Amino acid sequence: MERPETARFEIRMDGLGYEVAGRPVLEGLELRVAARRIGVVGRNGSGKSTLARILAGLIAPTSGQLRLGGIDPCADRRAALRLVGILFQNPEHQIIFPRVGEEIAFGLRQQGLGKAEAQARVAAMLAQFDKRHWQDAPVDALSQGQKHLVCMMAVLAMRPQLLILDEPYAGLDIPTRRQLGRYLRAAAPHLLHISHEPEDLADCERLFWLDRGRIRAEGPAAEILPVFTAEMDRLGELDDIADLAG
Ligand SMILES: Nc1ncnc2c1ncn2[C@@H]1O[C@H](COP(=O)(O)OP(=O)(O)OP(=O)(O)O)[C@@H](O)[C@H]1O
Repeated sequence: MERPETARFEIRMDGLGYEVAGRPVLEGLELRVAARRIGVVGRNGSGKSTLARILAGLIAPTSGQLRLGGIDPCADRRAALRLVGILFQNPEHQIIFPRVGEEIAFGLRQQGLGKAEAQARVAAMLAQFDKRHWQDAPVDALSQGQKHLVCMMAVLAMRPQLLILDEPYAGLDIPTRRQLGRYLRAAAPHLLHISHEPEDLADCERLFWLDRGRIRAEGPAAEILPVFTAEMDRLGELDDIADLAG
């Protein structure tokens, strides 16, 4: 029998919402998507990172339901660790261990791999990126771009079905951004990329525009991005910064 996650992998949200202290951050999200490349675009504070955390099973929605390949990632943490990987904007929010090898091994051990198997997978991942010498290197001594690479290796080693990119290119120079971007695009069967940069999302098959916690529009990137960009240009001309007040 086919395991649920190897069947057609659908992200499904039914009335999904998230509230903090009575204030809605996400509201009534209805979504069905099985595309290989999915984009989420939205302004600062529109709820993108909150959505990423819910998808990765790190926080639970306060209303409605989420299913990834039929699984609730918050209720079934073991399945979530097997299915979903996430890369954050800031590697400092991701890295826990002082040395590169330990950091990459951690997720694998969480997935239930034995010590030897995890070590072999770490060695293979370091070798793939020509970084065998990083095994015992202190993470603190690495540059920001190198820390991003450590996070990427850690998440790729876990072989997720769905890889969530929560603006992981912020603060990277153009070549690093493009090089990591190329790897990441081919890294998992399904990629959900969150960004406020239209350029990052141009080749998404399905794009969701998140606006103040709601889906404002959805469709092919070629259709949604020009409308989003025009709206961002329009807002940029205004002097009102009340949206940043929180
Ligand atoms: N735990 C929390 N406590 C208080 N407010 C929160 C919490 N989580 C999210 N919020 C608020 O919800 C809103 C959406 O935040 P979120 O980080 O999801 O937005 P975002 O679209 O990722 O923003 P950015 O592009 O700036 O990273 C913000 O106003 C934020 O302050």
